[in-house]
Amino acid sequence: MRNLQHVLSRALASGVSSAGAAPGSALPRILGPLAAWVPAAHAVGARSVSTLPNGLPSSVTIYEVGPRDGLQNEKKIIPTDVKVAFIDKLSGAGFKVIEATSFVSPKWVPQLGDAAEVVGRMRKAPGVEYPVLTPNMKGLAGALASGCREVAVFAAASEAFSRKNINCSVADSLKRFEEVVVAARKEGVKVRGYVSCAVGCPLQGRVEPAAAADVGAALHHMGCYEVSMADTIGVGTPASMERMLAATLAAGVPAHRLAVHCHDTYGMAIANIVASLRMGVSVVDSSVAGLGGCPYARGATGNVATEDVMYMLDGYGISHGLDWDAVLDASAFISEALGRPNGSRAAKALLAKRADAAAEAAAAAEAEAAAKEPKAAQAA
Ligand SMILES: CC(C)(COP(=O)([O-])OP(=O)([O-])OC[C@H]1O[C@@H](n2cnc3c(N)ncnc32)[C@H](O)[C@@H]1OP(=O)([O-])[O-])[C@@H](O)C(=O)NCCC(=O)NCCSC(=O)C[C@@](C)(O)CC(=O)[O-]
Repeated sequence: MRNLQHVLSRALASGVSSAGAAPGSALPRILGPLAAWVPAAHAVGARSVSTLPNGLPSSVTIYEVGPRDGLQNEKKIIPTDVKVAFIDKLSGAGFKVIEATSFVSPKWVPQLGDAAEVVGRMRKAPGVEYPVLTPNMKGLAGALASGCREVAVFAAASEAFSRKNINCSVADSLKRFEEVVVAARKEGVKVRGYVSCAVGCPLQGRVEPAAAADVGAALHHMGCYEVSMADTIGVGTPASMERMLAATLAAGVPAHRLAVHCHDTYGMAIANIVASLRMGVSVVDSSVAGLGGCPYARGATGNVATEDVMYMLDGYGISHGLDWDAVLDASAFISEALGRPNGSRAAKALLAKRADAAAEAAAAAEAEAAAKEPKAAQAA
């Protein structure tokens, strides 16, 4: 597939188009639908993403889900103050999008029962969007009353997961979401769509690429500005992600309208993201400190850690616009507040380095002060 993409990229880059092809040529017909696979320059909302010589996007938007996906499964109720402080720290780190909370039933997710308070108290930094999850019209009403300007609906590619998570069939959920999307857009509010269990389900097992693609296409066509394909329990591999994304692209969702949402249960998340970037995706969901999990899958780990994604992007020279120090501060803060080790390997390594550098600087400052002391005493 990568070779095919490369050939198509070159063909498109060298100007093969419906205008430039020989009369009667089959190329435009063939290239038209396949062009969606090609990571050539494309628009993401208002911004345009160009491509590096290696076929990867030159910049990636990290969609931070820590305050919502990361915290929704915590056993202990996290104080609202901690949630607000966490979001405020993230707001200063350069994120363009921070998913803040969910307006879902507190009977189903008690951990986020303080959604209105969180949204009311958090700092809204200019240029940052703070989407919230809304499973139905009641959720949308709460979000709008709190002043939210972006919401997200979440369907599943698995029937069993849909019933367990939102208490209705996939078809019924899509009807419900369409109502939410129409009403939100009428208010000028952007709606994102999620497809959970896009490559595997904790209850049903294997999920066919076509099932994920159909739900993704339904969300796209009902007006979601972006559809995030989620490996909810982290069972995907680059091969299964590629198959799922190829099916979704073929179903009519263009690459610039797609995001990926990977959990890291089997340690494949970074590889899965790289595979997705190669297919033209340039929006990646992640959670600072690798927060999160899935209540329906024993042993499932959190979202891919934002810091691990940043480290990978830096390695490729792909810009992400985030401030490492500020992200590490937020990461250390929330790990300490939750009383658990940091779930990001990159953050662990970099925080240890930072602590060593701080200790060295403190020791050097102490030595310098001690060296000055006798002179000061002599002078006196
Ligand atoms: C969809 C429902 C509401 C259906 O739940 P239901 O029980 O079928 O709904 P209902 O309409 O019968 O309402 C039951 C009660 O909840 C109330 N209620 C109803 N809706 C709301 C609301 N919006 N806000 C506040 N309250 C609400 C409603 O008023 C009623 O209260 P009562 O009359 O009993 O006092 C429920 O199943 C639910 O809230 N589910 C949310 C589950 C959830 O948040 N899961 C995690 C997010 S999805 C996810 O993590 C995947 C994702 C996105 O991260 C990607 C990935 O990794 O895969």
